[in-house]
Amino acid sequence: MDFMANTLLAAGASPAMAHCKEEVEDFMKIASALLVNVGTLSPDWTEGMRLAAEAANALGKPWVLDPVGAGATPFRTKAIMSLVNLRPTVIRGNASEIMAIAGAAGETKGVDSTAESTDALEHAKRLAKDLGCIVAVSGKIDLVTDGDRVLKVHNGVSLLTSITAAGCSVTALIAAFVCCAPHDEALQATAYALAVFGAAAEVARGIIYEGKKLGLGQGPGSLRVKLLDALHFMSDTKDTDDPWDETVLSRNLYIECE
Ligand SMILES: Nc1ncnc2c1ncn2[C@@H]1O[C@H](COP(=O)(O)OP(=O)(O)O)[C@@H](O)[C@H]1O
Ligand SMILES: Cc1ncsc1CCOP(=O)(O)O
Ligand SMILES: [Mg+2]
Repeated sequence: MDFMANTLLAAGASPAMAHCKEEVEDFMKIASALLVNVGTLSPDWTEGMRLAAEAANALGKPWVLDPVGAGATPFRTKAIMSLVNLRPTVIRGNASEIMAIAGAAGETKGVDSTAESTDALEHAKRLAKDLGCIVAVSGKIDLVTDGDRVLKVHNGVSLLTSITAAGCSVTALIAAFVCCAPHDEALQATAYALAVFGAAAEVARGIIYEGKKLGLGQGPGSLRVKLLDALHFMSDTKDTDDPWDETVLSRNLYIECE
């Protein structure tokens, strides 16, 4: 939750974390979008998530589901499937999670993926078509589909898999991007969120690498911090004298249409 909220703040959004079933509907009245992340699930939170999703639907506001750990336990999978049936605007998961939601039996080791994003593409397309939503499968290459079109996002660094909540945070960013985009451009907004997050990670890793050359060897902990810095400077480009601007803005967003 900490890293998700900080990612959103760094990108210029205004997060509010809430799970309590007594207040989620009121929060939805003031929110522009909803992110439902089932990370640390409990029966009470499950009820709060359902009420929040129903409120978003009733208000016509976009909502995004992160099916953390789908397939890991029957309790979790059942809770996730009830949320899926409420028809999120976007579902973003890793390959194992998307395959579990699509009913494709696979090995699971919890919240991390045991498969490549490309293994889940056909499942993601079918899921998107059946639900009428956008499905994003993250991994080395992120795949985003509405069932017909497929966008492939090539940004990102493998060190992201060594920090917890990287996936959660990119899903949060998707919610922020989707609510700023026209209703029929959720596919593109999702791909852009993944590309921007990946590009920020590339910048962060570059800075860590420079530090290493100077004898300041750094790993995942530094990536987490520098990633927030990179996102912040990417969103605040007004100060053109800032040396970060050049570094950050020199990153390309690699989005390929299939
Ligand atoms: N091997 C990789 N190379 C580059 N980027 C990656 C790699 N694996 C994951 N990512 C990026 O890390 C972020 C989190 O994705 P992922 O690890 O699939 O999610 P989760 O944390 O939910 O399992 C995404 O932005 C994704 O593009
Ligand atoms: C480790 C862990 N356990 C329950 S939720 C969670 C975080 C998962 O985050 P991500 O899917 O972004 O790695
Ligand atoms: Mg995840």
